[in-house]
Amino acid sequence: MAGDLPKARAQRRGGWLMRLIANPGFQRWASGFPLTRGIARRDGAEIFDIVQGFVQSQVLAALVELELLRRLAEGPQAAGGLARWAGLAEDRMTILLQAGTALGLLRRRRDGRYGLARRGAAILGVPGLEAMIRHHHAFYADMGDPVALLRGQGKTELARFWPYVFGAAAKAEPEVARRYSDLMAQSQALVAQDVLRTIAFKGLSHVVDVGGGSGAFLAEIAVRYPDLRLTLFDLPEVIPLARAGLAGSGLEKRVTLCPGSFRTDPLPRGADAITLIRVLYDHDDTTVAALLAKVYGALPSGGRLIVAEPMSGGARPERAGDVYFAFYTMAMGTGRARSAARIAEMCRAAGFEQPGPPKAPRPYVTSALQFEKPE
Ligand SMILES: CC(C)=CCC/C(C)=C/CC/C(C)=C/C=C/C(C)=C/C=C/C=C(C)/C=C/C=C(C)/C=C/C=C(C)/C=C/CC(C)(C)O
Ligand SMILES: C[S@@+](CC[C@H](N)C(=O)[O-])C[C@H]1O[C@@H](n2cnc3c(N)ncnc32)[C@H](O)[C@@H]1O
Repeated sequence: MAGDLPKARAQRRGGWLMRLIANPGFQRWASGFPLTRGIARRDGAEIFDIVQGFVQSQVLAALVELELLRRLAEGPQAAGGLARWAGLAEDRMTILLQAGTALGLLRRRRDGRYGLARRGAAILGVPGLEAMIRHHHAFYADMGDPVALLRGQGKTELARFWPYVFGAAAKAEPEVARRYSDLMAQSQALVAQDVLRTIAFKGLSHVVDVGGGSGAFLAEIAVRYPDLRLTLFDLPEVIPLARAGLAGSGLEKRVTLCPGSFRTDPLPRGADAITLIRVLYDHDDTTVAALLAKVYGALPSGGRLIVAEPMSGGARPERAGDVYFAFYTMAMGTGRARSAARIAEMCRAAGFEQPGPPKAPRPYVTSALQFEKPE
């Protein structure tokens, strides 16, 4: 109780300060006073960046959609030539190129031609990133009315998107299904890199990847750990994608493909580690609790569970997990971005112990957690 007094005083002081900062007269004064001017300008610029965030990402979408980054990778070009190539008026193309330059993706040369800047070039090298940016049209439509999204009003585009890709489109439009399952596979390569950088699979003999998709994660593990036995478990309709993904990699015999649903079927036994890569955040708490209990049952004592996906910062919200992935999973309507603490709590409830802290070299790609079934 005594500790509550300073807290209440701090809260009152905080409230008073925030009211002062929200006062236009104070803002005018602070923007001119030498000791506060810098903070006021920085805050203004950062607020403006949040205000215009959607325009920035749509500029990037146009650069990708028009394949301008790829075109400029061949060398610097003049706005006129690019405009003719893309079928735009030259003045509009110049606006786009200037915007790309202002965002640090392009570089304007002294002779007035435009080329790639380092970050523009880096985008081309990130597996699946252009496809990811293209597929944002569905997410963008859902973010068009964020309050309706928060209220859960109406069917969202993203709720239709993935089930359509792996369901109806797989039969009616195999090209659409292939393009987006490629997207998942390509983006999985980044996730696999970060998991392998942070978690050692040394000493393990058999890993089962539950919800392993097209097998890109197991393919990465296979290269680093040539003696490891590997099993991929996923829905029956996804297994052909995994078979196609592994075809020609020389891993067809090494990876056992196991069709089934973790909702209704038993998980493969005999592994000393089970991985759940970008699986939990697709599902609600009830499904996750049941899945974790199944994983626990399938592992021997001392067996390991590895969970990797983008996570909320929990008590310390962070941009990737608490903005992008929180709204993405909300728009999908089936899951949620959880914090490492929440996932750990759910794993402990299933019986696991958590030997190590979460690892996240790039939280916008993934965070990784490791748990152990007690001896
Ligand atoms: C040699 C000299 C002189 C200089 C060199 C200078 C130098 C060191 C330059 C370094 C340049 C460099 C190598 C840069 C590298 C940049 C990289 C690797 C950037 C990576 C960026 C990755 C991003 C932005 C990833 C974004 C991922 C997203 C948006 C993923 C979304 C995933 C979704 C929506 C998943 C959905 C799945 C579902 C359906 C929810 O289950
Ligand atoms: C977001 S994807 C992740 C795929 C892969 N692990 C990755 O990181 O790219 C989720 C995966 O879980 C699989 N999945 C969803 N529900 C499942 C279920 N009931 N049983 C087995 N797998 C399931 C999906 O088919 C999909 O491959």
